[in-house]
This record gives sequence, C-alpha cells and structure tokens, in this order.
Amino acid sequence: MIKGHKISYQSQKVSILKGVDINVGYGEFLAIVGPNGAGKSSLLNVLANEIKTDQKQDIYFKEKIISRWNLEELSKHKAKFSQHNAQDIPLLVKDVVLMGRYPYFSSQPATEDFVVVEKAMQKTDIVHFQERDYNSLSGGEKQRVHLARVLAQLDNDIAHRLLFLDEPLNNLDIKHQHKTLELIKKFTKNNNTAIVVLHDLNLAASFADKILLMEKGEVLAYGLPEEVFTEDKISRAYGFPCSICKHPINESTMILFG
Ligand SMILES: Nc1ncnc2c1ncn2[C@@H]1O[C@H](COP(=O)(O)OP(=O)(O)OP(=O)(O)O)[C@@H](O)[C@H]1O
Repeated sequence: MIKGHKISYQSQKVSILKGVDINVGYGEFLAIVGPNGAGKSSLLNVLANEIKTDQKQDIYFKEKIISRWNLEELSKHKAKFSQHNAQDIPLLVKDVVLMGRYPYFSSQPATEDFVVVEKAMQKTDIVHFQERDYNSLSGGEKQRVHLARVLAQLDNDIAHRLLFLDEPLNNLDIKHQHKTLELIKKFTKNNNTAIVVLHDLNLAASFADKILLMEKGEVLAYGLPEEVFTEDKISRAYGFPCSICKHPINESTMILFG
C-alpha cells in the first residue's frame, strides 16, 4: 500500500529522520509510537506527501511514486488528520465536515455529499452540535469534527484507501478514545489501511496490528505488539521502567509503568 526505503529528513541542519524503512500493507492498522521528538509526525508528513525527504527518496503509494499522483485523485485515496488542525474556523460544525467533500464537487454539494456528511457525524457522535459554530467547541469536540471530516473525505467506492492520523486521541475522553479506535479498526477491516501516531501504548497494543517504535529519528523496533512491547525496548525508548503482562480480559499485551 505504502512504502519507503531509507527515508531521511533534515530541517535547519537538524537530522529528524535517519534511514527509516517502512512498508505498510492493505488492511493494516499500524501504530507509530515513541517519545516526544522521536520523529513520528515528521514520518507521517513525509508519507503523506506533505514534506520532501533529503535525497528525494521515493515514497510509493499503490506502487506509484506518491509525488507523481494527481493531487485531486490522491485526496480520494488518502486523507490525513493532523494534530495541528486549525483551531479557528469561522464555520458551522456541519460545514467543517462538508470540507471533506470538497474533492467531490465543484460549486454545489450533491445530495450524496450531505448523506455522507450526516453518516460521518453520526459515527463520531457530533450530530447534536452540527449547527453550532465550530469555534465554540471544546478541544475534544473539535477533534471529533476533524475525524468526521476525514471519514467523509474517504467515503467512496475506491478499493484500498489510506488514513493517516496524528494523535487522534488528544483531548478525547475514555469513551471517545475507544470509539475512535474502533472506527479506525472498522475502516481497516475493509482492506483499507490506517497509520496512526499514538501516545497510549496500551491502546496501541489493543487495537493496532503492527507497531513501529521510533526513537531519535530511527526505527527502534517494528512488528506485532507483543514483539515490540518488551520491557527492554520500551525502557530503552522512553527511559522509564515498565513491566509487561497480559490484559485480563482481552489478553492483549499490557504495559504497567513505574
Ligand atoms: N522545522 C523544524 N526545524 C527544526 N527541528 C524540527 C523541525 N520540525 C521538527 N523538528 C524537530 O524534529 C524532531 C521530531 O519532531 P516530530 O514532531 O516529528 O516528533 P514527534 O515524535 O511527532 O513528537 P511529539 O510526540 O512530541 O509530537 C523534534 O525534536 C522537533 O523539535
């Protein structure tokens, strides 16, 4: 679905990504984890064609170099939810979600676009405040509006769509954290792919198929949650002690810190 080899990226002479290899398949839920400043958002931006790598290492999306895609076409195949989503948008909530449909119409949205927007608002539990000014929402409510917007953007019949999400759980309460991860998981069940930057390692272990653990611009470990989340690797990456056990109910890998 998307792959890159020896991806390197520098900004203002600071080396941010150092030879990262990545290859994410159809239907995969990949969580990118790692301490602050590890390069997670930078990697996501490179993969999403938002920043260029140093030696112009090519990122392949569906076997074609991503920078060679027609941007309008690409926006129907992949969408990105950013941790730096605009905080100030002078629009009603439902119109922010409708922004996700801009690639689909030129002047006026069609009935189909409104149907998709309504569906996305239901999934993200924001229907009840759709008529409010976006700027009046709380941080977590704004996050859910942007999640609805990217879901609306990728609501089409194209096979193998790709969703990038940079810290989508920020500001969300427990219920909405789980609902959001369940939505992402459901999206990947249809052979779509999600690459998600997460800080909560236990949620990453419960929901993701694969984990990419980054440290100082490099990949420290990549694999199944139980392969990556070991005491040694986590303590090394985060400089913080932890113990590993099994979740008593769903048996996923569980990390206890301290
Ligand atoms: N334009 C820039 N100029 C200089 N340094 C930068 C620039 N952009 C990012 N960096 C640095 O690159 C490193 C990686 O940043 P990045 O945002 O990718 O990390 P991250 O793993 O997503 O961190 P966090 O968990 O804190 O969001 C950080 O040390 C950051 O300060």
